[in-house]
Amino acid sequence: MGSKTRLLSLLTPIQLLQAFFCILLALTLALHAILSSTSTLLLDHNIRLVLSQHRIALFSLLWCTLVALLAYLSTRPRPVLLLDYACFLPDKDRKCSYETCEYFVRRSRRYNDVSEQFMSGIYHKSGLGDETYVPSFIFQNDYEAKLQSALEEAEEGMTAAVDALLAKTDVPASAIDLLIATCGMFAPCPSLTSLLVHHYRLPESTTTYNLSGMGCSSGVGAIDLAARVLKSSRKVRYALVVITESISLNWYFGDNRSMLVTNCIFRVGTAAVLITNDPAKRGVAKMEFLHSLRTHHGADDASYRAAYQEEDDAGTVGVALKKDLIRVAGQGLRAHIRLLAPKALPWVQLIQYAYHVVRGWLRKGDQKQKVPDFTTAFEHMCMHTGGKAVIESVGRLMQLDDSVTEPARMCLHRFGNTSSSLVFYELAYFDAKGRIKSGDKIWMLAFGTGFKVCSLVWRALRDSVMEPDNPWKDCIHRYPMKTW
Ligand SMILES: CC(C)(COP(=O)(O)OP(=O)(O)OC[C@H]1O[C@@H](n2cnc3c(N)ncnc32)[C@H](O)[C@@H]1OP(=O)(O)O)[C@@H](O)C(=O)NCCC(=O)NCCSC(=O)CC(=O)O
Repeated sequence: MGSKTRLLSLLTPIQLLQAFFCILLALTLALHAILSSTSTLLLDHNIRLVLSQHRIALFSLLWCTLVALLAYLSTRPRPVLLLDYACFLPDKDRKCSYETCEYFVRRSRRYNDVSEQFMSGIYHKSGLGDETYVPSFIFQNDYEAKLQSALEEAEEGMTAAVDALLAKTDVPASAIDLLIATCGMFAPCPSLTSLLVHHYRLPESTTTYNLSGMGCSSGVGAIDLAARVLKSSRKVRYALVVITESISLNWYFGDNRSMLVTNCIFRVGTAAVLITNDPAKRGVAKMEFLHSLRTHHGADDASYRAAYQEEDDAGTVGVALKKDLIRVAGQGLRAHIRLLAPKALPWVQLIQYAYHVVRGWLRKGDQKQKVPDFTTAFEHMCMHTGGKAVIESVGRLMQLDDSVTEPARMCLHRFGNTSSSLVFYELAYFDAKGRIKSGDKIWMLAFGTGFKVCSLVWRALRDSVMEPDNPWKDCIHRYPMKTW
């Protein structure tokens, strides 16, 4: 294939049209420059001559330009705007202090002494505070969760978040064209999207996608999916993304250490996000979607098994968070940011980074490649708060100072690992602190079982403010904590 043909095949139709318009503009400017240098009389004469001699050619050119303009206007990607979001704040009586956890563990009589001590140690080192939320079954006499309590956990969080979101955006449920629900560890039948369609009596035309088993990055992945549909669709106007987790049925009653870690750090949380491609909503939207990146590292055995649902030696099912997860997350993140850098970094940083990459290739022994400074690309970072060790590892790898990881650490302390909704609790932290200014770029970074690393990049369209439904409203004055 010739180089010109190869170049053309690399361009999307939109890019081809953009190139066509650039050439047209350049030709017009050139023509203007030539004509403005000739005298007006001569110009009139020339124009009349051209018009009379090449009438058909000129009409064809005009017609082609009109068709190209119409094609461009009807196929150009639409803006993807985040109208608003809402995070579920469970009732105060669902708060789980260390004492509540310890009491639950003793009362259930399902763990041996060694496991009890192990959980106590992990809980104290986990970075979780005394105000995270657990499912209601923890407080009931029949401590073992049933399907009903898992369904209640999911439905309560999803409907509370969606109600709050629809109320503050003033968008009726019937206007939702696309509904995506995501839940990492619980996949009931009918699906959670069906539950929402039923609850809100959504119209028959609603398109739904239900994502499950995709771990803590599925929220970011779901927004990426919504953005892809919204960018190209003329029919879909509003997309509702509901990001939840239901930990009831995955509470582990056994003595496998890696599975006990899950009990210690996963907590209740849900976020709902309303996205539109209606340009008229730019004035009221919070953020504009800029780009996304999803990388899947599951081809590697260790990455695939780093967070894994399986039976322990006694046949009890649990989700094992292997010790290797931190190494796997670091490895995945390195590969991910290599691909994100060209999309996101400013030129100077990019050139510096490219230089280091090339130098690393040339010196084959130099395996430790420099990590670019992403704080030059984004003003704020919402990093998935998978656990204390995950935050510390990302901070070390990317050489982030404590002020960058502060929202992640505070979020883990206040809400625990709520799975894929966490990045929105972090966004709410920024809003509660009033830190985001119009024009700022925000990077959402999430890790998920599989093992996946997913990024979303947004641009703020207005300054952040604390809204009445912000989940931090009653406690933000206590954060950031001095020690963690
Ligand atoms: C669990 C921790 C809070 C423990 O804190 P520390 O690391 O400071 O403690 P530590 O190293 O002294 O460990 C204390 C004891 O626990 C043991 N230990 C630690 N992690 C373990 C694990 N995953 N499996 C089994 N044992 C483990 C250690 O060997 C040690 O045992 P001994 O005392 O016998 O030597 C931390 O390691 C952590 O945050 N880990 C990351 C949790 C995680 O995987 N999060 C991702 C969730 S998945 C996710 O978010 C994505 C998704 O689900 O999709």
